[in-house]
Amino acid sequence: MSIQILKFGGTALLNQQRRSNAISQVKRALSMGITPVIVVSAMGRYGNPYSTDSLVQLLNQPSDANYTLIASCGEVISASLFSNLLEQEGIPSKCITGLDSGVYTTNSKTASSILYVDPSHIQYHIQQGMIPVVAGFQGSSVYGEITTLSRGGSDTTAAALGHALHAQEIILYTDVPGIMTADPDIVKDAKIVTHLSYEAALLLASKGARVLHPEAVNWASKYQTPIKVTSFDNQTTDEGTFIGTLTNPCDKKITYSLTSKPFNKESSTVSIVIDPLSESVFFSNFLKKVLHQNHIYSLSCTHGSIEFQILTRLEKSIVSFLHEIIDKECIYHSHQHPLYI
Ligand SMILES: Nc1ncnc2c1ncn2[C@@H]1O[C@H](COP(=O)(O)OP(=O)(O)O)[C@@H](O)[C@H]1O
Ligand SMILES: N[C@@H](CC(=O)OP(=O)(O)O)C(=O)O
Repeated sequence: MSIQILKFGGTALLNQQRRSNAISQVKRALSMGITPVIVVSAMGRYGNPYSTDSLVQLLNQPSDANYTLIASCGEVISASLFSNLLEQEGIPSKCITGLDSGVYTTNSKTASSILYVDPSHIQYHIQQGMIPVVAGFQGSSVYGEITTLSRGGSDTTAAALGHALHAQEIILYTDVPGIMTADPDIVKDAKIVTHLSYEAALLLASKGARVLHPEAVNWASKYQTPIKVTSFDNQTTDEGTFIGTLTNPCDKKITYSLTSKPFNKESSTVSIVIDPLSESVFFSNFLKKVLHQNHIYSLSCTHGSIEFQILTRLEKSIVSFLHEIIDKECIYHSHQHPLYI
């Protein structure tokens, strides 16, 4: 049996049109003889009624227990609605919460970590001919209490289930075409990165790119399960970013992506992540030269990333500026060196 984990993020479930796109993606998998296991996030973002942020804002100075319970509700609503949509299309399905998904976590209430997954309950429903729709971002403590993962943790649920069910692939459906050379919210002409090694994806996610959770990369890399990050409206799964073991030399093209995250109250860390499996030494030396010519001096330069610490109010403009100069140099050199993207 060929299992694919299809994870739909909050952005991919934002409205009726997107939810119907998501149902089409499930049908596409079924038509290819794949057994899909669905993982859903809470629908939408702050302001949308059932999003995680909207739900937690209902409480005033909540205790950990109250925060966890309300934070878990968005995914439960989503799982039940998604399962109902499948049933309306004549696709038998079973919605599953963190209490019965077999996802066991630590008990740190607001940001638990997955310890292990017992896939037997999900497997039982698959054997009964049901499509499991699992509420992401949650699990159960060993005492049987509901727990929630760190924010963005539905990616981790998807990857941990992928690992436990020996899935052939984990597909993360979101509102961008894939992992880009920078957050497209900041850099409008950011380009798609077609291939990334687990190492680079982990670096990028840990250094702030919210499109992917670092823990998800860790789970996927345990059995080398490939991850695809793609848009909810892509027609085929060929589009998007492939994260996995790079075997084809063409996949090892020089790959970079810019990201940033808060360092303290006033400052942020901006990172240029360069895939350590591509021609990274050559590229980072070249980048350092270009940055130097532009009077930009890095804070630290480690294997796979160059970092700067800057005032938070300058974050977006610095990311845009760095992207512009790196992109310009890459385009210029791509005519001379086939490894440039
Ligand atoms: N390098 C990047 N490539 C693509 N998207 C990025 C990147 N860095 C940050 N993002 C942001 O991540 C968002 C998708 O992640 P998220 O909001 O968690 O979506 P979802 O709800 O689908 O999980 C995009 O809308 C984009 O603004
Ligand atoms: N709903 C949770 C979990 C999650 O992963 O959401 P999303 O897939 O939309 O980033 C959050 O907002 O943190």
